[in-house]
Amino acid sequence: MCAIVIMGVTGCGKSTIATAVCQRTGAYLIEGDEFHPPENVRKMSAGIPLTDEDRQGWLERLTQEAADRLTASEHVVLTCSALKRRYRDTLRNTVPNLGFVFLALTPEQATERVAHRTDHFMPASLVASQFRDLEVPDGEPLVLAVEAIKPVDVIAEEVVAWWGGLE
Ligand SMILES: Nc1ncnc2c1ncn2[C@@H]1O[C@H](COP(=O)(O)OP(=O)(O)O)[C@@H](O)[C@H]1O
Ligand SMILES: O=C(O)[C@H](O)[C@@H](O)[C@H](O)[C@H](O)COP(=O)(O)O
Repeated sequence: MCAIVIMGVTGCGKSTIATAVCQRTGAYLIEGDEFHPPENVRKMSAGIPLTDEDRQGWLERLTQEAADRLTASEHVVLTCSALKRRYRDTLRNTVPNLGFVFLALTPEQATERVAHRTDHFMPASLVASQFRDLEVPDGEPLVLAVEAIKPVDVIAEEVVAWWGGLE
């Protein structure tokens, strides 16, 4: 399995864990936030949740980027909230055997993290809508669920071991 997605609500640690996994594995990092069109970033910055329609083009661009990178036979780690089953299926349909690491935490924990982050457009007021949209990936194939409040190194090692075991 050459690609995994680090998924979950805003503030769960996607970028942090993906970076740590890439440092350990040499995998190529695709940062999902960088593929939002400016309108999406404007909406989120203004505290307006994205709709399915807002996310469609973003997911398509991300999926294409992952597929393109894999053509060069690189190992890829993708950060993407991938909150709903259908979003994950959009990714799976183009990237076969795609693994998902779900970083689980409570709304309170996510709010605390987002409120303290200074270098990001996402306001803490959007945490509630992220949890409303979240469909937990229970029972889906190739999913590792991890407690997002564990130390970064511990989570990263767990992910690397799980990923390595699948190949
Ligand atoms: N396992 C962790 N333990 C403690 N703090 C963390 C952990 N993972 C992430 N953080 C911190 O939480 C905040 C949100 O993490 P980030 O990686 O930006 O999340 P996301 O990409 O999912 O929005 C950052 O300030 C980050 O340093
Ligand atoms: O689908 C969405 O509503 C967005 O992708 C959202 O889930 C994502 O969380 C933001 O882009 C903020 O970025 P962070 O998750 O990195 O805070």
